[in-house]
Amino acid sequence: MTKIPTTVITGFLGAGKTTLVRHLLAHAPKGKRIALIINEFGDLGVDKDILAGCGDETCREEDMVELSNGCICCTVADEFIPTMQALLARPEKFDHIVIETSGLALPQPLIRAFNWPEIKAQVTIDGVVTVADASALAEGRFASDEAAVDAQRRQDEMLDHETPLGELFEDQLSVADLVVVNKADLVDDATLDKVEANLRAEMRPGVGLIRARNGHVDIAALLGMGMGSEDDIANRPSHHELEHGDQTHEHDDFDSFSIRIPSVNSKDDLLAVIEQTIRDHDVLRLKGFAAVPGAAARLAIQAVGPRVTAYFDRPWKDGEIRDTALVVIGEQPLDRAAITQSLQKAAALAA
Ligand SMILES: Nc1nc2c(ncn2[C@@H]2O[C@H](COP(=O)(O)OP(=O)(O)OP(=O)(O)O)[C@@H](O)[C@H]2O)c(=O)[nH]1
Repeated sequence: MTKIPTTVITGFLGAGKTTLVRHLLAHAPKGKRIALIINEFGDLGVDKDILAGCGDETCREEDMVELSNGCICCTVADEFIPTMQALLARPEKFDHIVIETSGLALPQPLIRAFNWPEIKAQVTIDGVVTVADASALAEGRFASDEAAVDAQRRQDEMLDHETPLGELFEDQLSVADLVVVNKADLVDDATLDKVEANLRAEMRPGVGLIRARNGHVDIAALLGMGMGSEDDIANRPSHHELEHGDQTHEHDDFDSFSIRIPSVNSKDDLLAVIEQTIRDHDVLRLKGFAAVPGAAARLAIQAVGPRVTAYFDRPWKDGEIRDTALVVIGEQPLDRAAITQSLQKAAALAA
């Protein structure tokens, strides 16, 4: 029996995984049927909503499965394996499976799961693609706080071994069969060279590295790698597993929650409030959708660190509840009450 190739896409919060998946689905050969497993935070389903809205024939909405507990590595037995079994049991056959992990997921347990007898005979990992955010790395966002105030040291220690962020990112890099250095448009060439040199120090020898803007990577490089990565897991060590053992994947270092704002004052107010909240509370990632007064379309909001962007992604549907819902992700301790209070400042004064 030919095994179904599976591409695992990992990479830190906001690096551009969903953007890359979007590109992959849009450019996959016509007639190929792709199943997509999306692992994200909370029940808002932001990534699935963005991808489902694209209407690509290669991946229909019914072929997308969402695992919303934020950490696919913690729920291999309870969620991932049953999800795979259900996909494999469907009467329609898939040509390829794509898994987008959440930005905080450790990829190693997921890769190891491909050796579980429940699925091993039917699927294999085609390749692990790790998306890196060139601008976040250049800004030293994986370095320690101490390094953050020291520009020179920040350049040299983009991947600090001692921070939870640094460790997690190194785990994501060490499993890669291909590293995509995304957001190349946000940094100059000299900085990009520096970022790449730092990344290569953490990658396994021989692994390819591609620069990209908005996840635009040649589809031939993404699909058909034929790596069988699950057979090579011993060569892809995990800091987290080595230090904390196989059994604990609680990700105590990070927290996430969702908030709803019934009605916002204006788009500008909302974005200003979000930006200020992120700065005041060191929020790592914030995303969601907003209803702004006078707009017939939904406002998609994306914030990666202090960089906040927003665009109207589609008209509101008839009967759809028009409100503002955001997912907030950050390092522990995340002061949920204070962050909620701060974001609620965007609520309409009359509300
Ligand atoms: N300037 C620039 N922005 C980008 C690029 N790629 C992605 N983005 C933006 O970065 C933000 C995050 O992109 P996503 O694709 O959602 O990132 P992600 O890795 O899926 O995020 P999580 O799933 O939340 O971890 C969005 O606003 C994207 O439009 C790029 O190459 N250049």
